[in-house]
Amino acid sequence: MRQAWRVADVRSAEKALMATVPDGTLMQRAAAGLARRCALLLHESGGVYGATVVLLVGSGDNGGDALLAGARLAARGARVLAILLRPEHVHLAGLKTLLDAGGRVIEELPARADLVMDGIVGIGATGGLRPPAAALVKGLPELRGRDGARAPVVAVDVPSGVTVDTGDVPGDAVHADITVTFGCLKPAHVVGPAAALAGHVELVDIGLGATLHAAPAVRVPDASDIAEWWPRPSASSDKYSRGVVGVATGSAQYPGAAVLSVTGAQAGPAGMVRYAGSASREVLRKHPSVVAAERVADAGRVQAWVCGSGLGTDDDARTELRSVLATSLPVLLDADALTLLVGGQHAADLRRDAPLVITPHDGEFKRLAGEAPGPDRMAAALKLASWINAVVLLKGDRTIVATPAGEVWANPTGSSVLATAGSGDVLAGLLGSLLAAGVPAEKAAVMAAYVHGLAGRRAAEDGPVTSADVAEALRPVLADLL
Ligand SMILES: NC(=O)C1=CN([C@@H]2O[C@H](COP(=O)(O)OP(=O)(O)OC[C@H]3O[C@@H](n4cnc5c(N)ncnc54)[C@H](OP(=O)(O)O)[C@@H]3O)[C@@H](O)[C@H]2O)[C@@H](O)CC1
Ligand SMILES: Nc1ncnc2c1ncn2[C@@H]1O[C@H](COP(=O)(O)OP(=O)(O)O)[C@@H](O)[C@H]1O
Repeated sequence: MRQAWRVADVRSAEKALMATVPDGTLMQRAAAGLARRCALLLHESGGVYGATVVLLVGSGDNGGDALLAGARLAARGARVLAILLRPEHVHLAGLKTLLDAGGRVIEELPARADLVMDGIVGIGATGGLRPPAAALVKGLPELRGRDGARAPVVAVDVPSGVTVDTGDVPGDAVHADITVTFGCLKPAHVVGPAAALAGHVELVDIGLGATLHAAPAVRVPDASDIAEWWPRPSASSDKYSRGVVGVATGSAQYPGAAVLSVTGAQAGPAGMVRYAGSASREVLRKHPSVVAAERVADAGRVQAWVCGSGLGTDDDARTELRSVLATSLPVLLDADALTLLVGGQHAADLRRDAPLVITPHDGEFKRLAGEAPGPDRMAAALKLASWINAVVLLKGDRTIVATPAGEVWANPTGSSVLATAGSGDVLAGLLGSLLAAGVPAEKAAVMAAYVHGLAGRRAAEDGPVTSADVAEALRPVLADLL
């Protein structure tokens, strides 16, 4: 599991650490790690000696890091050229070190470069990039190196132009190949559109762990977490003890939603899937092991319900939703169930003690919360989670899971191939199966998003992806993971 901290917490930890080490120590540690990573990258295109390295240098310590790292590369024979965005505010010690090592200051992007270091702005950034910086950044994709390839961009701490605490990207921003960050990850490395701009993120240890005691702003699961948390049957398990998931999805009009959500549920750890709804024929044709009924009330015992995808919004659908919410079981609501909630008729039902998970996309979120998630998706998801006392899985490229207790997770496995009709139904089924198997709601949401994302990637290996392909890919992905 990785974790990311907010700027204010990073600042306090940095301050506490600085009080224990000589002046400049942290910047030197940062610069050493940064230079090391840049040197490795330069080796791919012919080595450090003779390489042209361009530094984009802003007015804070982020620019200072770039200057100090540039000096180390200059000392190893690189031709290091620094563009100072505000020469009157440059990090003076850093500039002197660079010049002493043989680096030079230039006014605009050169004709060729083998590596660009983005030290325009780091965790001290406010607002979008200012026009001079934005203009520079626009020219980066054109830069070619000695091997004719596009010059790789290494961002110092964060790609400039992103909002560090939220992962929002309000305007022009650097698109990095690698981001070398210091001490700990920040939210922009793992959530929102900023995460995609950070490229491969590498963490340089500067000793911050000793003073960083605040709770992380966001956690990111990895494969070993999912494998550790995934329920496995034991020798004494039977189909009931593994959990029975009830799936109340689909309708005569949308039978496919039922098939997709049941396929998602079948891939999960529960021992049995019960289907309640009017698409039993289609469900049973695909999954003979499913036990089907017309209504939730007649479905028999289950340990968790999935309700919503393709259910419709008529009176029958309303009845089914009410039946599901009236149980004392964990419930996952998606799609039409969320639309039905918005009318307010079910607000009272929502005050339930048993766990509730909702899985809105942005449109559903807006209808539920009364406003779009906006630029701070973590804060938006947290607010809704606390308001309705549910785990909120806010879908997107970096799907977010937020809990009423104030914890946030970001899913790292998303893939835009998942943006295909019905893939959310598959996710809902899988998540429901985890709930039925007794996994706590927060973990179930994190695990389902992770595996669903991997399934999208796996399916894409064979060409264009439909949601049925995502559902089919769940089992091979789990076979690799577990
Ligand atoms: N944390 C740690 O442990 C360590 C941190 N370290 C490093 O320090 C970095 C933080 O340095 P920092 O505090 O000096 O802030 P930083 O981001 O360089 O610049 C802020 C200045 O930029 C400007 N500016 C603001 N917004 C802007 C915009 N949108 N577009 C353009 N310009 C903008 C504004 O200055 P102005 O131009 O207004 O005078 C503002 O004052 C951190 O990211 C890491 O690299 C490591 O060295 C060691 C350990
Ligand atoms: N651009 C994107 N990048 C990555 N994942 C995406 C993107 N757009 C959507 N997704 C994912 O695709 C799925 C779509 O779900 P949803 O919108 O409910 O579709 P449907 O209702 O058709 O099943 C979600 O898991 C979401 O996180």
